[in-house]
Amino acid sequence: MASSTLSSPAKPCYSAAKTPAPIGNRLPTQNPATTTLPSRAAAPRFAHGLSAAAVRASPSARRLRALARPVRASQQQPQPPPPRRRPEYVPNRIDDPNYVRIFDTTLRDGEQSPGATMTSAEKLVVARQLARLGVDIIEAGFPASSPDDLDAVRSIAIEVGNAPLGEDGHVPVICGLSRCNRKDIDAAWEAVRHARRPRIHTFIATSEIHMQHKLRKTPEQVVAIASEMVAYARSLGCPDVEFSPEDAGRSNREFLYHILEEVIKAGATTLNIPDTVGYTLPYEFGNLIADIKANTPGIENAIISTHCQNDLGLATANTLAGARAGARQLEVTINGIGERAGNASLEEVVMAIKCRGELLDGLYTGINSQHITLTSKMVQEHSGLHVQPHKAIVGANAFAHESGIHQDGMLKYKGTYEIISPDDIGLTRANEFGIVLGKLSGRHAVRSKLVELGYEISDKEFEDFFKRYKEVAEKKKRVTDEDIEALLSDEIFQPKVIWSLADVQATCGTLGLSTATVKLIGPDGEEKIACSVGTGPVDAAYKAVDQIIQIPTVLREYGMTSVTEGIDAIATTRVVVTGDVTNNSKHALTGHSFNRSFSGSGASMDVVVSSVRAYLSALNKMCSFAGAVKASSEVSESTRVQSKE
Ligand SMILES: CC(=O)SCCNC(=O)CCNC(=O)[C@H](O)C(C)(C)COP(=O)(O)OP(=O)(O)OC[C@H]1O[C@@H](n2cnc3c(N)ncnc32)[C@H](O)[C@@H]1OP(=O)(O)O
Ligand SMILES: CC(C)C(=O)C(=O)O
Ligand SMILES: [Mg+2]
Repeated sequence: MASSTLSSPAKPCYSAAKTPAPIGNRLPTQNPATTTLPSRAAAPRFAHGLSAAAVRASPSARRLRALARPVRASQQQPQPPPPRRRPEYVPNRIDDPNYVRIFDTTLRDGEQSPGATMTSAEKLVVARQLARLGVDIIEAGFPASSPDDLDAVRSIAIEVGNAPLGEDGHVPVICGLSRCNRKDIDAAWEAVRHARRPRIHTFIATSEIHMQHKLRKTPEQVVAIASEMVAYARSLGCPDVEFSPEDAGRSNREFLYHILEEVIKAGATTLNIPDTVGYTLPYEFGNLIADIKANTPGIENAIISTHCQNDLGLATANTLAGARAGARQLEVTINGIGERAGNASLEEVVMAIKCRGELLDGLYTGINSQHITLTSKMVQEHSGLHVQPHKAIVGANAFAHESGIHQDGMLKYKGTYEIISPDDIGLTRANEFGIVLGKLSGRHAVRSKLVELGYEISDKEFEDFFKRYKEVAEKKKRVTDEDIEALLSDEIFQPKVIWSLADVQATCGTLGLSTATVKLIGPDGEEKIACSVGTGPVDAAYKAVDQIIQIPTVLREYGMTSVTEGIDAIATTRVVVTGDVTNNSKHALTGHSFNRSFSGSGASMDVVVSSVRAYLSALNKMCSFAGAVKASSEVSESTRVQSKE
């Protein structure tokens, strides 16, 4: 087959830099909050009482949003370096010494994770996706383990093993696992032989502990079985046979050199070195691969492979150490699923090579990393094994930034806290900077969120808002856009404060009337407290407010919505009140006098607090209006008196 173009070349990641110069694939960027927006002095102010929607739709808000766009463009990722080609597939040889094959065993070792069994249809879907991802070899199952698995591997061999699904036209090798016995090898061959590039993978344990206690065989017997079975697999017509000395990590070195030499003679094309129980440390595993490379006769006629389990959490590190020491096939699984603590994860290994390839002797893979996110999600879905939020590369938090200092850094230059561009793994973030607002966010991030939502407020307003923001964020896990809008309306778009809420305490339940105590701060700065009973805690609180303010009021409308989901959602309340004749207005057309109504809104995670805020907001509007009416009638009265004189 002709060599094909890879879409995921080496060196795509953000490298460390002292200054934000164009390094790696990070471009220097600007801070939208400080560089492209109009100066704060020139920034438009919102008229009190305008609804948030009205403000957002205003020309100034639209202009701010438009201004934000070029900033985003300037933070876009630079073009990747020119693509490299995947070397033509020859089982026991790779023509480019820097190319490392990715052997995916999600459908075999991954499926050995407790509870991860997939149906044949699911395995086929995942296999297609692995082909799109660009893996070199798909280990599709263990055909002797059940007729179903044989069928699944056969379907994958027939379909995925013959169709160039990857963007570079590459068709993956389809592999089946077998013990070192004829029955297993026959089943594996029956399943994979339909593929354009079939491979049989056979294994037998070589550690003292396994040979003695599990196989109950002598080392000599194990060597004889291994070489006989490799030769048998080749004799079936399979040109590509992989051999694994199971538990190599705990096997005697000399014995390993010996058995590997024998299986090479018998026709093995790939020698996989499993750290079956995840026991080795990275330097040990690297030395193991280097020693095998240096001491196994005939090793130049085979590819050395790694297969690292994750019992000590070292699978990825061990795999990379193996690659550095000369392994040119790496066995991995999507999301690192696999027996017990799992296997080395494909996304970690591939992205480490992509990011740090130059420190790994210029290694590169044929993986199109832009399919990583989708593949990870698909495997989570079908295996039922969901990755933890902080899982490297594919965890929900892997590209999210919650603390203020990090968010500030991200806004100024993404390379400060990200070594990989999310685009590079096909991740589209709701927020371009990966900013998740929470209690650890600082002013830069919160202000930038306001700009993103179309709001530019004065420094004083922002400080008031930020205080409220922190109070809410203390109690909520995540502060959403809707929360921000609700807080903005509550904090910024309020009428002139005449009465403000200091405290409210309510009790309610089935045992009796609800009671509420309210403490307000009046126009003179004095605190006033009142208690009341009511049909519910809100009614009781409103009556307590009425006792303090003492202006005749009728509550016309009351509505509450929860703007976010969950028990810690913010509740927004909207009320409409009317007062007495002092609030009468004249209709502009008819001249008739009508009783004016005043609306108010409030937001809080506590429904009673939210309700009292809304009520006070409406009452403050009414008081301001009444004050204005009174002032204007006093002016006309004095004018009348003066003109009389
Ligand atoms: C490290 C790994 O990931 S190895 C792969 C693990 N995967 C699986 O086990 C796949 C699912 N397994 C199965 O479906 C079943 O175990 C089967 C079909 C493979 C075998 O089932 P059974 O024939 O009932 O045997 P069982 O699993 O109980 O025991 C394994 C036998 O294979 C032998 N055996 C184990 N490994 C090997 C090997 N690599 N080569 C030859 N024989 C082996 C054991 O010594 C034992 O033999 P014994 O019966 O003479 O004592
Ligand atoms: C079958 C072998 C390669 C294996 O999965 C292991 O040793 O972990
Ligand atoms: Mg394994």
